[in-house]
Amino acid sequence: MLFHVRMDVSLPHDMDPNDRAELVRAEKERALELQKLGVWPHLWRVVGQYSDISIFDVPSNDELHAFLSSLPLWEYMRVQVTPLATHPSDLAAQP
Ligand SMILES: O=C(O)CC1=CCC(=O)O1
Repeated sequence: MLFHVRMDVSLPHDMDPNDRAELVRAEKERALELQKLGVWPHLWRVVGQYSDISIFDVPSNDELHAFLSSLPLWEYMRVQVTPLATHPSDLAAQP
């Protein structure tokens, strides 16, 4: 199942810079891990915002939730999920 996921990150302004750097490092490590597993095939930055837009490819809603909530920045993100279905006019879906 494919999901469009938008993550808006909001870190506290008074967060210790070392704690912030460690969180961002750990987030990147986990993101690369999930990409290598094939469950996170696309990841883009939203221009001008501390936000990203991704495509996740996972078997179920529950597994998507487990992957998203495993992210180190989870408690600092607002996450919007849109489940995707095949469009009948998609060239790739033509017989
Ligand atoms: O920087 C972000 O948008 C949050 C994030 C998601 C994966 C990652 O490495 O950083």
